[in-house]
Amino acid sequence: MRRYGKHTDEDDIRTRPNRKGNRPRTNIRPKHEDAAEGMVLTVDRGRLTCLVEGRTITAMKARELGRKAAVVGDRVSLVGDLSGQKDTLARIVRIGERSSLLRRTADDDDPYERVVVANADQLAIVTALADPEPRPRLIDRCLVAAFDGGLEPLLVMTKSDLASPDKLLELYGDLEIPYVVTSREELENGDAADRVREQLDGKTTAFVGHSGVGKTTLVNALVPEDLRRTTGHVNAVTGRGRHTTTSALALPLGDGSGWVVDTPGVRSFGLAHIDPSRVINAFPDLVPGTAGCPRACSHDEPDCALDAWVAEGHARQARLYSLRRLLATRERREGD
Ligand SMILES: Nc1nc2c(ncn2[C@@H]2O[C@H](COP(=O)(O)OP(=O)(O)OP(=O)(O)O)[C@@H](O)[C@H]2O)c(=O)[nH]1
Ligand SMILES: [Zn+2]
Repeated sequence: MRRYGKHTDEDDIRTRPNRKGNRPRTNIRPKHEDAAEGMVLTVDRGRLTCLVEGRTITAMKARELGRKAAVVGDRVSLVGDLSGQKDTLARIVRIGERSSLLRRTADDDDPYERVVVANADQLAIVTALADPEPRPRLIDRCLVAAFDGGLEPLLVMTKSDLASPDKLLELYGDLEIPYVVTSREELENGDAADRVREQLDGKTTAFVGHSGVGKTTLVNALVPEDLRRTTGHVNAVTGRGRHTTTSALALPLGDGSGWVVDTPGVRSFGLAHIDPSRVINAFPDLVPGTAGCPRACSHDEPDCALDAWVAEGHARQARLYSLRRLLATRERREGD
């Protein structure tokens, strides 16, 4: 699996200069060597629900972690009361290295970055074929966030009973992204869940989408009944009731076959934090062609070497067009 390089370890590598030249202590014991390992399932106003040895427990971040936030999907080390009993609180003392990180900003001018999910293998971008209308630029933005964060994208197109997927499939064909199309009928007879589940096996998949596309309906069809995100009742995992869709929530697929992470519906997917040089990595067929590019080439400028490389037949024109379309979504436009 790809390691997520740039932003994960900032907090770990900061070391204090040893100004006085003291000799290093010899018998340094790892701190909290008796800590238990867990996974963050959801976060609610500073309280983190974690899965530890099959129990769900409530925890807070230890002060020693400083500003580094633990997010849904994080692998963490916990100490303190790990019983999971009512009114007990454990402490998270360590956040493990992340294999991926899905991030967004509310919009492009908003410097405040929201980490959505850590350690997901896959990003399922859910879009309705109608009601609400598909928004290709929002899909493109989610794709860029997936490529930037080290997640494999999956397109899920819902409500095919209302409109055909042909136009969207044409738009995304050249990106060669796996996709699933589902309808109301297939939701009801179980085919939708089966087909989507095939794409989720053994993976952690974060689901994102505009409000109303049918994301929660689908996630509920995927996970065991007693663990579903509920709107009216108290959730068995988190103990939370209604009005709780402000945070992502990790749910097991059953039989240890993977995890789904439901995220709140988004209106926009800001990309202020994206490093454009990472988007090209999602196009391995084009990467060799960038050898002749000027330094810090945006790959969307006159001197870019990719035009000539593609003209020579090393890769398909449509792929270069797709790359540039994605790079262009980083610029904000009306309606994003
Ligand atoms: N016709 C049709 N309607 C669907 C389908 N899937 C979901 N719906 C309906 O679409 C509406 C929205 O579904 P939700 O699952 O609540 O959508 P969501 O994406 O979770 O929306 P938020 O909770 O706002 O994020 C509901 O009325 C569903 O019954 C489908 O395949 N076909
Ligand atoms: Zn270039």
